[in-house]
Amino acid sequence: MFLKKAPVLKGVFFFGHALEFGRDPLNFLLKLQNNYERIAQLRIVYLKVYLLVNAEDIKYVLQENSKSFVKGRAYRVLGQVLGNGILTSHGEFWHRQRKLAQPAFYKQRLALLVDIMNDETMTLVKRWEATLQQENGSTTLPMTKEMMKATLLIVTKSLFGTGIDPNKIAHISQDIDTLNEILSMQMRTPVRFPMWVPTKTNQRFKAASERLDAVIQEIISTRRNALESNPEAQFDDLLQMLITAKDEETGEQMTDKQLRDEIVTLFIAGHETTAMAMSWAMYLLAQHPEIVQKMRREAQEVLGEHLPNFENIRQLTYTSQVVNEVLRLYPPAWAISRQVMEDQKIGEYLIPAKEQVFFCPYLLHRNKAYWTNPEEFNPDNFLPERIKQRPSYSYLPFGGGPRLCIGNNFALMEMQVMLALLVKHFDFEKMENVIPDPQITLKPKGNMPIKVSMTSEF
Ligand code: HEM
Repeated sequence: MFLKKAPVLKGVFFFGHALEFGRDPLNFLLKLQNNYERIAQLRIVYLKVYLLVNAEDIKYVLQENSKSFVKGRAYRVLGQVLGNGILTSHGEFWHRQRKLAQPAFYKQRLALLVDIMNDETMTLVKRWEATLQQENGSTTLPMTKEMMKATLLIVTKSLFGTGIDPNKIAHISQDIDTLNEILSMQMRTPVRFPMWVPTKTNQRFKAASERLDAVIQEIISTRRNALESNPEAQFDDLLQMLITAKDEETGEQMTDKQLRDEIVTLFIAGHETTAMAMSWAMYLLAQHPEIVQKMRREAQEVLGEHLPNFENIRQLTYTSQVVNEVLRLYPPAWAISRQVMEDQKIGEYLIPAKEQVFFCPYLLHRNKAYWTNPEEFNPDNFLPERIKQRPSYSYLPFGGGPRLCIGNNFALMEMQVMLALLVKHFDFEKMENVIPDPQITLKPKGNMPIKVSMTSEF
């Protein structure tokens, strides 16, 4: 069959679409989605990429033909920090690592983590209450920072147990920010100095990576030593599961390097995404007191005066709809890419070997073919009967197919716990318009100031 070339958008000499894309990626891509029905080809300097618009084509790439579409350039950039962990690896190696790590995310394991989520959220509630008392009942908080602090502590305790010194972790949070910022820059610019050139950026990158590695290595060796001196010792955390996990066929365990890569992957993938989702949730709720009220009633009915347990998570159905709707409008993983191994076809179009395809959950979730009034914040979009009416791959905050996010249930549970407890105590008010800043994750521009006050309901 004769295959057509994907439609090409006219770009400028040398740069292609780099400048327009760089200036305002989301609006540039929205424009493409509105003008091209299925696929559009663009060029960032020498890099050709193909944007996929249709849920069916995305399903083909992520699920039906996932072996032919592997993780490409973006993941090689991330690999400089994450190494060869579950997010960045592929083939047999990925399959083995995923199998080893998967049990750590089974429902019965997650049930044990609800208490950590409760504790950290209640610490946040107490801290906010103390500030409100000092400031006559209301205060404006930089929501992104608040949420980063809370999700960092939750992922730290879930991964490494409660014995870890939170200050040590808070200390590397700045380094993680630096690494994120530099990787994000590298993703957008295909031309850059190699790491061995001592530019200022490369030096900052190296220093931050070394500090991150030192802390992670110390955590791993402290645990290995504790287990050596007392093999019966029980640590109920993900680190323990990963250290003791054995390949069913070979009985092999992870080396220190593999452990390091998986721990750094889970640590980084596991908190910034959730922190951004929680910040956007606060931003949307601050504009919709009627939705907050509905959530509060549900929290009161399901929880009464208790903290949530695992069973309650299933019962907080409206809160779950709110979480899904937040992830629709502001999916932290706003773009997902793959590289084709050999020539591939998408419908009647050819994607030549080695090229990159990508799709944007941010666009897909606003595509009028799948959503009515896509810009409106409407948790009813996730009523069971509405979900049934949409194609399955029209909503992908956690990706899909075999590479579906391993932490999806962890994140959903964390957001439900945090939101249920926060709306029980506080009201929120938007202080300024915030626009999204698509870095590696979909961040808000600025710190997202939100006015918080004690609720007078109940
Ligand atoms: C709201 C929060 C989160 C969002 C939006 C999110 C999103 C995603 C997405 C879209 C992918 C697929 C990437 C691709 O196909 O290229 C992914 C993969 C992954 N996520 Fe998440 N994630 C979240 C939370 C978490 C948490 C809490 C953890 C761990 C504690 C985690 C760990 C991972 C890992 C290890 C992978 C790689 C899975 C694989 O390739 O087999 N994520 N995530």
